[in-house]
Amino acid sequence: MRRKLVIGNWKMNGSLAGNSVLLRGIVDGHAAGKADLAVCVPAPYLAQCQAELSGTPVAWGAQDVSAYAAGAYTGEMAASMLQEFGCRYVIVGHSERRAYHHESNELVAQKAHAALNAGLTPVVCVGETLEEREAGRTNVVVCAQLQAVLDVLENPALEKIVLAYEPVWAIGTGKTATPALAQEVHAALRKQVAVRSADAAAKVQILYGGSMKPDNAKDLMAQLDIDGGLIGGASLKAQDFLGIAKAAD
Ligand SMILES: O=C(CO)COP(=O)(O)O
Repeated sequence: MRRKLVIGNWKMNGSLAGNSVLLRGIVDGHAAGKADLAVCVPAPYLAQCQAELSGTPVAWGAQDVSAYAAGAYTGEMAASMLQEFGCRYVIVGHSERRAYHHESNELVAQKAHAALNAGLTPVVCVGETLEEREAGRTNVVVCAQLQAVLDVLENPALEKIVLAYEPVWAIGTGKTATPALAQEVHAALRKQVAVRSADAAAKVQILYGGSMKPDNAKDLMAQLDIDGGLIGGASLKAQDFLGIAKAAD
């Protein structure tokens, strides 16, 4: 049985003072349940997370990582650096990075590979735009995004990734995918992993992301192949974030 996982993606939000209040709220309100919790924060706040979350049940991570191990890559962060700050997770291939930083499927796959090499769990995001959905290309798009990752990972490593289906049209828009619609894509992704390894397919957690809130989380997470959430806006309020985690119970 896969455990549920709820990860907050803070995106480019936060301040030292505000983070402290939010992290304290999450830790204090956290109740052991069916969901594991993590926050993926802007890189300058990783040391703060390490200081404030060490020894708590809440894990932390980053929102991007370099595909390279070290060297002349100004502005990049190596997976080994994230590891030094206690990160468990790193998001790769978020649609905002694919759109604004022109990240290709192949680069995202290399980033996932670099993360795994350093002992981090990459949270690999896939998702279609509204245009692609309306053109009936959802499965083609998300399967190509996933296939690039499958192509670079060996089987044992594959079991360690987390996938996140985030339809671009649902991100920050208040338009959530219906549970049935999300389930359909999650099932297709799991099936594609199964082509490579039935074992990995059974183990890999596939999160849903896109306007997930406390009031729609339960129905989404009740679906067979939805193993949790990647939460944007609602992860910035402890009550909402915890409410989503509680929906997993
Ligand atoms: O992009 C997301 C998480 O990575 C989802 O963002 P929202 O929850 O704000 O729609």
